Amino acid sequence: MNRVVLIVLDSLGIGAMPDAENYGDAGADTLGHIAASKTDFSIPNLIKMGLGNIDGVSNIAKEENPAGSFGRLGERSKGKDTITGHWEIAGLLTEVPFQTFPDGFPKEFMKEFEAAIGRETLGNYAASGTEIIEKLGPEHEKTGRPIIYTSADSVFQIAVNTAVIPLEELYQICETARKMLIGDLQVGRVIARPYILENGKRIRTSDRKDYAVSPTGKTLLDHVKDSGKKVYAIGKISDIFNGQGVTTSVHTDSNQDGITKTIEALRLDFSGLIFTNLVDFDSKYGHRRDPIGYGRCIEEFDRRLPEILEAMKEEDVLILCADHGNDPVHSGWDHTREYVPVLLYGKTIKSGMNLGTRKAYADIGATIAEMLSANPTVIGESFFQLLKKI
Ligand SMILES: O=P(O)(O)O[C@H]1O[C@H](CO)[C@@H](O)[C@H]1O
Ligand SMILES: [Mn+2]
Ligand SMILES: [Mn+2]
Repeated sequence: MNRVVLIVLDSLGIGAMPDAENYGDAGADTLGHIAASKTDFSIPNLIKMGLGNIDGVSNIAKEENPAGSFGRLGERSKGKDTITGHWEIAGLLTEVPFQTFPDGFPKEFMKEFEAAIGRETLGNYAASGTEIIEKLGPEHEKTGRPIIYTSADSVFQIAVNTAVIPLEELYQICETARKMLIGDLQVGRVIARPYILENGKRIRTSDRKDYAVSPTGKTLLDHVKDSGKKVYAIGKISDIFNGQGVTTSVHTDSNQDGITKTIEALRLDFSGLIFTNLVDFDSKYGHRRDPIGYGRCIEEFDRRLPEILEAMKEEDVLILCADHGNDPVHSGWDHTREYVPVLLYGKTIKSGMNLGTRKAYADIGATIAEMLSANPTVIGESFFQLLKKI
């Protein structure tokens, strides 16, 4: 097989995992609760692929003859953040969860950090990104002190108004933080969160940038690259893998842009992996606890699915999945520990195959490695044989 296009619908979980209670997430069901909240929810193309036929999926119609093959995947890693989810999809297990700082970062560290960047800071607690910039924005804009916040994820986030601190300086501040947050303070990601002030409202821009740690071992991306093929990363993917194993990286500013750039990549002629992350589901709706907006965002994706299928070449295989849940009706504003869906479509693989419930997100990476004849991933069991046409 020549090429796989893997699209991560960021945070589109399909129901709580058996251990969800340990994460405070019992009863979570991102897709099921969205479908129940949005009475006119309409996703005919995803239904045609077999989304409603997946084990445990609720409130989505079943298709008699699904065009795709489908399954449900549990997460073997300990965690529910984007990095852990994506690394596992790419065949890497995270056994020790990334360190979180629910009460903020230690005072001594903050002092050293402030000295290093030559500015005092504000915040340093767990918060919703859109709320904290409204709350601390006025003081930040008056004093030039960057806003620091974290969440239930392992993140050190730095929000600034780019009219006060230029984007380039924000990125430098993030690089300083990334270098300093090591050892006991190692976070999964430092994230630049630039915003602008427009008509009295603070709006985050698409110049967000994630500074992740490098993967702890080789991933699917390395194996595909090492086999001489292309790894075409779209959206946050390159940041999530800290560029490791990526041969081309394309920035996006929205889901729509991510879909357009995926279609553009499909039209090019090359072998390898197109790996796209669509983050709006998570950042614009899941964390904002907006089930109707989330539902609309899935509908927008659904409307463009035929365009993606049309752009695929004869031998291309499309795989849709997610990296964790983010149930917009669950308490709080963070991710939820959930199963994720996998949908596969292509002329060279079987349709209508129910892969059942599988133990690891990593089965996706293992399958893709086999499809592309690359070296096998560290963990994960390939289900390619089940999909092979006789
Ligand atoms: O509330 P906002 O700023 O969107 O932040 C969310 O996005 C972060 C990274 O994806 C998560 O850790 C969560 O804090
Ligand atoms: Mn995510
Ligand atoms: Mn998130």
